Amino acid sequence: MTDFEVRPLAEGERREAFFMLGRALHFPALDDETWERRGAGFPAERRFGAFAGGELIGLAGSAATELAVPGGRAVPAAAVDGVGVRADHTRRGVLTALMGEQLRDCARRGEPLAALHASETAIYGRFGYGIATRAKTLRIHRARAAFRADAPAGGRVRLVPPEEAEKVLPALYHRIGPRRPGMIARGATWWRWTNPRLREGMVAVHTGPDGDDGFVAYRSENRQSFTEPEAGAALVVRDLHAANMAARAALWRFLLSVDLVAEVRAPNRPLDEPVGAMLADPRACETIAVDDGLWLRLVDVQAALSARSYGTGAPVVLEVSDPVLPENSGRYSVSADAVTRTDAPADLRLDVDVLAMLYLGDQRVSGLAELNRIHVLTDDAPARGDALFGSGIPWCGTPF
Ligand SMILES: CC(=O)SCCNC(=O)CCNC(=O)[C@H](O)C(C)(C)COP(=O)(O)OP(=O)(O)OC[C@H]1O[C@@H](n2cnc3c(N)ncnc32)[C@H](O)[C@@H]1OP(=O)(O)O
Repeated sequence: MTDFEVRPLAEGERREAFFMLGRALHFPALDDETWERRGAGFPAERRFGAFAGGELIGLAGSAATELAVPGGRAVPAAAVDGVGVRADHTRRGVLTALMGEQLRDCARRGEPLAALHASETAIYGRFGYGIATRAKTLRIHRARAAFRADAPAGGRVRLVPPEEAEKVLPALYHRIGPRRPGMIARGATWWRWTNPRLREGMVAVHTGPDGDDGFVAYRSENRQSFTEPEAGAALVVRDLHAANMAARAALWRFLLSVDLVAEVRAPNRPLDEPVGAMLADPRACETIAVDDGLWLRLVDVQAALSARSYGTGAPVVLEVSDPVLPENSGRYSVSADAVTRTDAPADLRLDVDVLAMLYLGDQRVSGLAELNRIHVLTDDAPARGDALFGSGIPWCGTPF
């Protein structure tokens, strides 16, 4: 029995919703000043609330974006955020109801994909989301981080004040990407939400032969103390995007040249970003974590599968199971030329969350088959699937 209703959030309920979410996510103290600064980045549009006895007890939002998929297309997608249930109403199906409503809303809007960053890995698999990109956290010891003589030099790096960063970065990000599978377009709401945070740190922009082509947003943590005056500062990279390797190298050179800094930490970097390889001592750059990045949901399996490109090779028939959106359940013939619904016998059987793990190329069919996440019905199908689905390493790089 449900004792709550789910409906779209009204404009006048935004502030109450923001504060409820803040408590669910353990944000530091939320006050009027925070709301003044950040409220504009928290629209009511596309947000569903769960209400019990007239009180807001749960929330799930999303924003329209586009997500780059293998082959280079940008596919309409819902960037899901602001999910929380009031602590005195958890484990009673509130999130389940919100997720169902939200996914049906995405389907109505014609968005074949939904994506999110998860607070915990146990939550979203049951709703059909799978880990589709991963990211690494780097820690670089500055005193040991001399660049190799043959590492790209790059052009000029300049620090820009927050007012200029707010103008320059949206256009620059748009120009640089989003091209790599997993990257998303950043709309005006995303920047409205992010700009106040730019003011808490610093932004540097790289200029190459064709103009601005890279940027880094970072903040510094001073770790000096009376007992450890030599501890220095740590620079923490928030956001670094570059159009080419020269710009990337120059931004890293800049970060590693800042005085009084003992280390640079960079969470959420692409798995293939070659920072260590640019250094004379690659061990000066440690990978201290590899985490899940984007969780992806194929809302419309036929449209999503048709939107990406495939490698060459013989077709494969997938039998997909989707209990939350049953209209997706069925068989799909996937080939380099087309994706079609089919009645042909299946080669591989898998759940829709596992399909999400393959979709951007992060996981291989054969690997997931060995883990029993994919049931193999035809012996050579994993190899055929690898040839079709394989692509470069995906990365999102946009927190939301
Ligand atoms: C995209 C983002 O915004 S990520 C942020 C997500 N929000 C948070 O982490 C804030 C703190 N947590 C919460 O607000 C809530 O606990 C939520 C949103 C994670 C879950 O909401 P609930 O209403 O409790 O979920 P609901 O009752 O629908 O649970 C559905 C199932 O998921 C399970 N589940 C839900 N949350 C968790 C969890 N954190 N860990 C493990 N299992 C969970 C439930 O046990 C239930 O399982 P069952 O179907 O086998 O019984």
